[in-house]
Amino acid sequence: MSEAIVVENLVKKYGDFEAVKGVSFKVKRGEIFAFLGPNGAGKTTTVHVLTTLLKLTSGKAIVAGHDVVEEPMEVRKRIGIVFQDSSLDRDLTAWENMYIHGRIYGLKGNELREKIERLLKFVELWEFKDKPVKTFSGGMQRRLEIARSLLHEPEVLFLDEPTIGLDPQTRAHIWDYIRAMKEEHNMTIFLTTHYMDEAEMLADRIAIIDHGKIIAEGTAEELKKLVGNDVIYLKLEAPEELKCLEGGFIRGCKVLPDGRVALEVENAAEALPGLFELANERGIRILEVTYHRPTLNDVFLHLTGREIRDESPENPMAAFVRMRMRR
Ligand SMILES: Nc1ncnc2c1ncn2[C@@H]1O[C@H](COP(=O)(O)OP(=O)(O)OP(=O)(O)O)[C@@H](O)[C@H]1O
Repeated sequence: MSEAIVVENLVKKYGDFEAVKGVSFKVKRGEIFAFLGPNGAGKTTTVHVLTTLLKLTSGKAIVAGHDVVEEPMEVRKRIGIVFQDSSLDRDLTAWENMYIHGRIYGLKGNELREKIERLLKFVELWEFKDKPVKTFSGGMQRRLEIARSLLHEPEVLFLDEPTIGLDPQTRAHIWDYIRAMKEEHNMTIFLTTHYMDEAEMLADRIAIIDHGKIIAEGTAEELKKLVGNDVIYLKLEAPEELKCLEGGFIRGCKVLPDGRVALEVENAAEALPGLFELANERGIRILEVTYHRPTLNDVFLHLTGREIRDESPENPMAAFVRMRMRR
């Protein structure tokens, strides 16, 4: 089977409240698939259903070839999970956390020791293996959780907000590990995030979720196409000569109140050389060029009329406060 996850019409209610309202999607083997949405959209609830921690209300979910309701143990053997909140034992060392997890999954002896060494080296924690987890930074803990989740070589790895509250440098490190897991082990990765850059940098495909529903799905490029074209802004010496710039690749143009000319093109980077050539031929002097490509934030805004972000990695304090409040 080429699909690692198949979800059909999944509904999850908490009492009368429908947190997930009939979502359907498929994730191919070896793919990184991101659930992108604001807080409270239903991302964690979906992960908990797919990892058999919560029972679905209706619908169907197959993970690694097994039904989450009918064969939860088969699913559990084949998946790894990194939760939003740490599930490490803070009083134990990194090595001990790994060892206990490995034993739970039936690993032992040299095989287990070798795996622990390889994985702790993979996340660059080998030199800290004998230190208690309570002395680790947030980023080190997240790296240890990733290493731990890989011990039993899962087919599908679930990462719930893998970089929430981490500084930009640590986030970039974690993105590298996630890419390496896909490339070196052809692992299927399902991640949730409310960071648009994270979805864009990592995911082969993205489902945007809002109020328990998937409102759009596709590659980052496909999603951005929903918003429209790239826009190039030009400051010309003589803006009235704008009409001279209506070349074949220009899909629309207008003069902005500040005098700049806004040109719509399919791909700004590709259009720029042609644009300079055209201006040169017509003797038009371009004083300044900037361009804007639609972002996933523009896509969310376009679809919902709201901004996705309530916090950014540049403002980790907001994330920290939210994590504390969840406890
Ligand atoms: N145990 C629960 N009982 C009642 N309502 C819940 C419960 N857990 C979550 N909810 C509600 O379900 C909705 C979806 O929550 P969920 O945690 O899945 O969202 P999310 O997209 O993962 O956001 P976050 O990243 O903040 O967790 C929210 O409105 C939340 O308040």
